[in-house]
Amino acid sequence: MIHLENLTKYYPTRYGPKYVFKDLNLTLPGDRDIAILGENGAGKSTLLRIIGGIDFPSKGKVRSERYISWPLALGSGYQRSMTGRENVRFVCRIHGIKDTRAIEEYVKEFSGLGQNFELPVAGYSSGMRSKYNFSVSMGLDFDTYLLDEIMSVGDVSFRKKCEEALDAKRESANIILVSHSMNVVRRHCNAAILLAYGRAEFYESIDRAIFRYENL
Ligand SMILES: Nc1ncnc2c1ncn2[C@@H]1O[C@H](COP(=O)(O)OP(=O)(O)OP(=O)(O)O)[C@@H](O)[C@H]1O
Repeated sequence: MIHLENLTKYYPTRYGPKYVFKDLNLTLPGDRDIAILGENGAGKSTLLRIIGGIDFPSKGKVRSERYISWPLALGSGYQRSMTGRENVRFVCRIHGIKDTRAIEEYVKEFSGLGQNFELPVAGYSSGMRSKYNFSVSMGLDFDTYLLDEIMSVGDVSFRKKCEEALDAKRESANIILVSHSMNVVRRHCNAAILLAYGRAEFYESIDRAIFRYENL
């Protein structure tokens, strides 16, 4: 289960606080693949980042016993001056993994970065960085993977490799997915959160959620 408790996010602006969402209280079952639906600016990516622990709520908290990834195409607090390899060790240490060798080699091979893996990530192009980010998250075994329009990572062949790796992970893990494509959502998810007007509703049925979303 993932519990969202009084989850509130706002940004201070010159006109006062701009609320993205306010006092969300939801329990997300751990055995479902969940889409986050909502119009542009509804707060989908913000909610995903907060669930993944790379952004903070203004109030409230996320409570879970599950091992949750960060949103896959994004980084997980990499140190730009450190190499790809050093950052893998760093991320592993944060996640309590002591023997990092196999994960380092997996990330190097999967990302296809070659010698760049031994160079600082500050020098990576945006495409290289997203490949690297995705590869690091595939190197770790999470219970829940967070995906923000993930299928846009890299070129066609890399994307195919990502999909295969993710399919393999999903045999023992679940996903929470943000996507504007209802085809993608239908294919990958069997439940949904609909974000609208600063509130959130959980739907056991993906078809009902899509119907509600399309009729907002
Ligand atoms: N630094 C910031 N200052 C003020 N408002 C912000 C800031 N960052 C994000 N926002 C606002 O937070 C809201 C939610 O943004 P978010 O990216 O989570 O939406 P989204 O549902 O993922 O949108 P999209 O579908 O367009 O990607 C938006 O209204 C956005 O303008």
